[in-house]
Amino acid sequence: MISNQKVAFLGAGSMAEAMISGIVEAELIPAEQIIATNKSNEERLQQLRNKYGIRAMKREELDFSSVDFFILAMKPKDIDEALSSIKDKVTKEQVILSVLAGIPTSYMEENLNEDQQVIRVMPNTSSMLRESATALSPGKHTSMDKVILAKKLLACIGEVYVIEEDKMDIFTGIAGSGPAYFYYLMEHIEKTAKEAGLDEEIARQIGSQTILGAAKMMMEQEDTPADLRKKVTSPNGTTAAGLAALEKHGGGEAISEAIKGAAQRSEEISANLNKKIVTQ
Ligand SMILES: NC(=O)C1=CN([C@@H]2O[C@H](COP(=O)(O)OP(=O)(O)OC[C@H]3O[C@@H](n4cnc5c(N)ncnc54)[C@H](OP(=O)(O)O)[C@@H]3O)[C@@H](O)[C@H]2O)C=CC1
Ligand SMILES: O=C(O)[C@@H]1CCC=N1
Repeated sequence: MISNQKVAFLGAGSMAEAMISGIVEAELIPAEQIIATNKSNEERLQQLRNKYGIRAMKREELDFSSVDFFILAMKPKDIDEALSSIKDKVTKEQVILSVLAGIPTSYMEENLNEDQQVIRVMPNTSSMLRESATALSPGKHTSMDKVILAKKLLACIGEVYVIEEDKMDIFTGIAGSGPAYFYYLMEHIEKTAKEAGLDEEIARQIGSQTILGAAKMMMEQEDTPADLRKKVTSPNGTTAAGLAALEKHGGGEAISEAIKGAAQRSEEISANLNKKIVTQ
């Protein structure tokens, strides 16, 4: 049952906070059963206690034996130190979830105890509002009942997709990094609006509602994105002119290259692990 699970975050940064926010808001797990830890930043820990009512402590103060799910949320460059620091403190009955981009379940299994249950997870910061698109890929020792519990835990932060681990890189490119592409789009909408004399705040409201509406149309209507686009595009109208400019300036290619670039970076992080190259 998810409500009696104790969850400890190893890492208390942006991603950890977004997940904590969604899990606390879901009210399936009491806040006192959620623990955030980091290496040294007490101010950050106090901020999380005050904001979410969770427990927060330096990682050396954590009672590892009381935890059911550990969520690794440090940077990929810190993975080796993190795995070595927990290896002798976790048991194979406990589950290690990792949200670290590019870190395969096999790498965690190789660097933890035999038969350790691990799950690779890729959420995004929309977890803050329980609107994440989150992928999970279980390791080879993870039991089905733990996968089911992990799915229930991650359902607190949004939609959950169980995928083959070889699709995790492209998932990261689309959904893990994806929110940033839309924020980038909005930055340019606001810039263009300002140049046309429209207040940036109004532009943000208009642009956000337009993106939200389009997203809901794609989620709730049967039409494909191409069909929905054609329904907007009157012959020789404003949209046709806008789309022609997008094509002329490489808009479609830019989006594809952004996703592929992020996915390739995820692959590179994995590849560098075995070469022990510290990259970020
Ligand atoms: N940001 C995002 O949108 C997403 C991020 N991710 C992944 O989440 C991870 C964290 O990203 P983000 O939150 O942006 O990074 P941050 O730098 O914001 O947070 C990293 C945190 O990890 C802590 N830390 C480092 N090493 C350890 C350790 N061994 N034990 C405990 N805590 C540790 C740091 O604490 P201290 O300050 O004390 O060093 C810090 O609180 C990354 O691996 C990233 O790939 C995944 C999906 C989306
Ligand atoms: O930029 C990063 O590496 C992290 C992982 C996915 C989103 N943010």
